[in-house]
Amino acid sequence: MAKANWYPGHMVATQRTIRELAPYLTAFIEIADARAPAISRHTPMTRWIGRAQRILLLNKADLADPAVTRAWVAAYQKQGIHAFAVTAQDPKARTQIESVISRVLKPPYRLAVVGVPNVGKSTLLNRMVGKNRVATGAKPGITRGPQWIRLPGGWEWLDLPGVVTPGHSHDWRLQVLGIVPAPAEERSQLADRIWELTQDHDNPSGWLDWGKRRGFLRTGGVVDAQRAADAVLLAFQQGKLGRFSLEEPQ
Ligand SMILES: Nc1nc2c(ncn2[C@@H]2O[C@H](COP(=O)(O)OP(=O)(O)OP(=O)(O)O)[C@@H](O)[C@H]2O)c(=O)[nH]1
Repeated sequence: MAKANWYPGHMVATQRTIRELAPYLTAFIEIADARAPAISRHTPMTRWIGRAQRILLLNKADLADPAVTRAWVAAYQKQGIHAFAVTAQDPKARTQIESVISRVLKPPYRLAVVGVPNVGKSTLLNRMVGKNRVATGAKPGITRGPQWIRLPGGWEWLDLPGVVTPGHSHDWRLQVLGIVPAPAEERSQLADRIWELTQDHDNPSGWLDWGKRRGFLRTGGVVDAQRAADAVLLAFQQGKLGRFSLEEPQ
């Protein structure tokens, strides 16, 4: 995705782009993280999209609790939002998404992918365009420069910059999901939360032993808490600790 910026000027520019694009587009394809589908949406952006058509894709469904994701999809559908759970990393996602789009919308399909950083916009675009033309990465804001991608059959995809809701940027869930950077001094606390959620309520610091067993040690055989905490965060982000949702519909 195009590089995410954090300053207000960028927000204004994105807002202007979205408003200018809206009449030309068939729909916005809004991507959220299935593990936290409300907080990972960009609230101002949902307003900028306004009355333009939108399809909300809850991506990384492979990492979320399937029952909770079903509840989210049902809750959004009930609000009249076309919401679907997807796993952009799965090769079958392309057929699934094309079928969803053609069920909801009429051609021509001029679509812009929008969403906060790291929710899988580039992965999804790559899946849809069939070639690795958009750089992806685990760090928020990895790619630069918006671009149109035109495909046979009248499909046009636009890659827009990642944006984030500044008001939520300290939310631990966004940090755990890699949507905003986790400050170094808070990573042990985040590891505690992850451990409590995924492994052991009675011993939230159990990740220190886990890290020790994995060889994250300092001189003298003491566990390197910083490296162990980083490893826990990464393991959670990659689904290695299991499938968990961080938010449930009200
Ligand atoms: N498990 C899983 N991982 C995914 C999925 N989609 C994307 N990812 C991973 O999530 C990370 C971020 O994906 P990107 O496609 O770079 O996300 P983005 O929204 O374009 O990110 P920005 O460039 O920061 O805006 C990468 O490590 C992807 O491999 C998915 O459906 N499942």
